[in-house]
Amino acid sequence: MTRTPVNVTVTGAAGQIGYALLFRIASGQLLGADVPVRLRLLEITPALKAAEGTAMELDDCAFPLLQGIDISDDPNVAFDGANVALLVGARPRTKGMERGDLLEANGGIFKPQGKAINDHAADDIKVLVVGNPANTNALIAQAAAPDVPAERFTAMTRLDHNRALTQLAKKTGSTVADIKRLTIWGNHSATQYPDIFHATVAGKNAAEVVNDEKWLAEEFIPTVAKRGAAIIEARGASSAASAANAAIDHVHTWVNGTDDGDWASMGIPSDGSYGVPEGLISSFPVTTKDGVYEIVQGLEISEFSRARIDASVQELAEERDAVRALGLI
Ligand SMILES: NC(=O)c1ccc[n+]([C@@H]2O[C@H](COP(=O)([O-])OP(=O)(O)OC[C@H]3O[C@@H](n4cnc5c(N)ncnc54)[C@H](O)[C@@H]3O)[C@@H](O)[C@H]2O)c1
Ligand SMILES: O=C(O)C[C@H](O)C(=O)O
Repeated sequence: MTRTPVNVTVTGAAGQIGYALLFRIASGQLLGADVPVRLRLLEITPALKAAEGTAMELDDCAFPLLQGIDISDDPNVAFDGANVALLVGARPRTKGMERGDLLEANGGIFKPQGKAINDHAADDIKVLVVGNPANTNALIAQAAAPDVPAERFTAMTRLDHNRALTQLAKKTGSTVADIKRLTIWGNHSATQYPDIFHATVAGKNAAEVVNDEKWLAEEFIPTVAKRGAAIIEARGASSAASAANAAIDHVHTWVNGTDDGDWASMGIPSDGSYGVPEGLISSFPVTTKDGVYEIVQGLEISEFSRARIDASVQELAEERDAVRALGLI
């Protein structure tokens, strides 16, 4: 039986994450080994030629699942009929740029893209925002798309989740496959809170296995939260392959479901759970099934965790207030 291809729009397609992402989507790793895809690449006009070069290489891979590639500098074209949208392209922070300037510059990208998604995407559109500041960019895009259910706009904290898995595995002498139910709460920023109190290592409570609050507070949390900056320092460029890998994981989990007894972290519009103000796009523990995610409910939040979740949520509220003051939402 031939399936209708799924339209996957990728913005910033000529950038470094784009280069690490597109070949994996085309090979079936995003949606499944039996799901044909059509790629829609969005780039700014000066980068169209580079995007064409990447498309030539995609052609040269002869991926059996790749049913076509369209390239455009017009969001209305690139999001037309999109079923999945990966918003990667963003305005990076440059020297001397204040946070407000960064939010404003990104508003100029994510507001029109949200509107184009609203007007042209398929009814089942699922959006992942990777471009930083990812949570607030997702909020801007979502606010510009009133006809799309708000929960379809998500922000990427899966890279933080994956980073935390590896740090915990190293500390406990286990493998990442032994670890379940880890959570990233809050913003994809240095205020994020990687929480191991509900996690398990080979079936045992992770915090009890670690039994070292000093390591947790002074090593684990800062290492995970500042890993993006450490990669930039080491590579001279921000994470690309690991970011692309996390984007694949995020969408694959959303579409294909979480494993029994496990959950994932996703930046999603809050429904007020765990005291996170409704509407903020904040990271939560989620289970997914049949393309729908649900926040894991009923977790006990200790004082240690509460203070850290609140601090990150406070930062998200400040970002929301800043973009509101700029008229972006
Ligand atoms: N959420 C995360 O975990 C995470 C991790 C790593 C990187 N990031 C962020 O992802 C973003 C992309 O990173 P990168 O390394 O690929 O950057 P990059 O600079 O290599 O590529 C960005 C691309 O986006 C394009 N672009 C800019 N404005 C655009 C627009 N309006 N429409 C379409 N394309 C546009 C640029 O031309 C460029 O090709 C950055 O904001 C980075 O900070 C997020
Ligand atoms: O691009 C960055 O600022 C860092 C990135 O978000 C990361 O977590 O690697």
